[in-house]
Amino acid sequence: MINIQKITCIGAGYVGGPTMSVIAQKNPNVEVTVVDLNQQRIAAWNDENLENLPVYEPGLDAVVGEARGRNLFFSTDVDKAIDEADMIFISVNTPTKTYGKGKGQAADLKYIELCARQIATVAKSDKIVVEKSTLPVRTAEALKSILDHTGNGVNFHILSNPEFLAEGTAVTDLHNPDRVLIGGEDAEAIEALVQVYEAWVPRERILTTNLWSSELSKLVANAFLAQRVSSINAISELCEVTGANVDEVAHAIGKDSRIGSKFLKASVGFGGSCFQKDILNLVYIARSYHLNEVADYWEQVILLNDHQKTRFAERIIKNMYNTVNGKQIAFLGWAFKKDTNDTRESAAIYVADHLLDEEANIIVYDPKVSAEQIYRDLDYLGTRSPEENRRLVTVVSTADQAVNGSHAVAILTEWDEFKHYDWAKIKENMKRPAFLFDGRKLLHGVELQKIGFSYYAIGE
Ligand SMILES: NC(=O)C1=CN([C@@H]2O[C@H](COP(=O)(O)OP(=O)(O)OC[C@H]3O[C@@H](n4cnc5c(N)ncnc54)[C@H](O)[C@@H]3O)[C@@H](O)[C@H]2O)C=CC1
Ligand SMILES: O=C(O)[C@H]1O[C@H](OP(=O)(O)OP(=O)(O)OC[C@H]2O[C@@H](n3ccc(=O)[nH]c3=O)[C@H](O)[C@@H]2O)[C@H](O)[C@@H](O)[C@@H]1O
Repeated sequence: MINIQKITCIGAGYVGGPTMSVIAQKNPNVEVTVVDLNQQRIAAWNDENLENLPVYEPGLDAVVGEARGRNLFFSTDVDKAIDEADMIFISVNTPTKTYGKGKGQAADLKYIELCARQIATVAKSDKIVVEKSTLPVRTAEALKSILDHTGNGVNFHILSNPEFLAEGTAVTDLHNPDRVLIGGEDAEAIEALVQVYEAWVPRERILTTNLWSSELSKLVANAFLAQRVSSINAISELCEVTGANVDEVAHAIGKDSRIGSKFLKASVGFGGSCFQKDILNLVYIARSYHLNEVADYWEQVILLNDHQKTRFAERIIKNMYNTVNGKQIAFLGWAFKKDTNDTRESAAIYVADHLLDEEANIIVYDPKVSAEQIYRDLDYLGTRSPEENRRLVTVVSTADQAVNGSHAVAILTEWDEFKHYDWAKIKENMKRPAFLFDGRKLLHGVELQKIGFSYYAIGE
């Protein structure tokens, strides 16, 4: 039996940080070290003030507070951590390729390969290498090839252990997962990882499969989830023209236990670092095997999502008399969903970009996202100069500052606090007619109309 005493995780991001914190919390006898090349990120993980952790997740501060310094460590010394570990998780980013073959679709595996090469160079004793990052099916083959060609006599076992946590609920998802998935070929290595999870996850929820099923299941899980959002979003457009209400439709169909009620909330479009990236990757893989119908089918999930973001922006423009030039539009929310400071692929970025093309003035308030991040997101698109983005977009630290004097309010993220605002008072301080575009169908339309808002929600 392989007894795991030291775990290293390469990559201290949204997955590596929370996942390893919980593993350390639940396995006090295992020493867990999370390493990253990004010194600033590691410094933030080590910050005495737990409010400054680089990832905002409800409950994470308590977990880190319990384990850090006891058996949880954050460091930039990657070589030392590799050398000492029995088990190494690779949890680095795997973004969509922005160059060369597969540009715009395939996963960029350069960070994964760098990790494999570093492990191969540094390791002097046998290691279990765990793919935690989301990877194309059959990546373990490439990893194995790199690791096995070191010639230093070290044995490597590769496991696939994809992560299913969602941001904003990472700690509860990790504490109470629907399932943990472990793919591998070597029974002893699989059992070693099962034992780490068995410290808190019931055995029947730990699924073991072959490597390829595990790698592929992760892409498929995200594709199915995103497909549900695109399906209900497609119906939201139909609701808007027929007088049906998308929440009522979602409720009615969700009562069918074969369909289920979760993940049927219509929105301005899904965001986040993974749905789009993973579906694009799935599409790329299908096409590379010449499965064009399969590829087209899944690609439609992305096309519909792009359409949803575009049509939300266009609905704003159309209802504001076909021009937003010089008008002040308050954005409530910038994060891709509530309870996270993550803005990757957030619908807000694309809606803003569309409105800025029409010379709108946007004032953004998000409870957790910094002004620097918002400007970085817009600058990254490269649509206009950084100076122009700063001229047209203002970021403020209270909702009042955003809405006062605005022509319109647009809700982009479903933060709970927006539900509890005094909307009658907000309307008093806005220009007339006061427009409210609810991209999350978060508020009570009838009440807002009574207050006097011109209220438009996704799907009604
Ligand atoms: N964000 C999420 O909610 C989820 C993400 N995933 C997957 O997990 C993986 C990681 O995602 P995130 O944590 O969101 O990414 P992230 O970008 O937040 O973190 C990745 C970290 O890896 C570090 N890194 C890259 N190369 C390195 C190297 N050679 N040595 C040391 N550090 C290195 C980067 O500096 C960065 O801090 C991706 O494959 C993603 O698809 C899976 C489930 C959920
Ligand atoms: O691989 C990943 O990165 C993760 O991707 C998603 O998690 P995440 O992106 O953090 O958040 P979700 O709750 O899935 O939301 C994704 C997007 O869909 C939107 N959404 C979600 C649900 C819904 O009913 N409607 C809807 O518009 C959200 O607002 C958000 O923009 C999956 O839920 C996780 O299981 C997975 O591990």
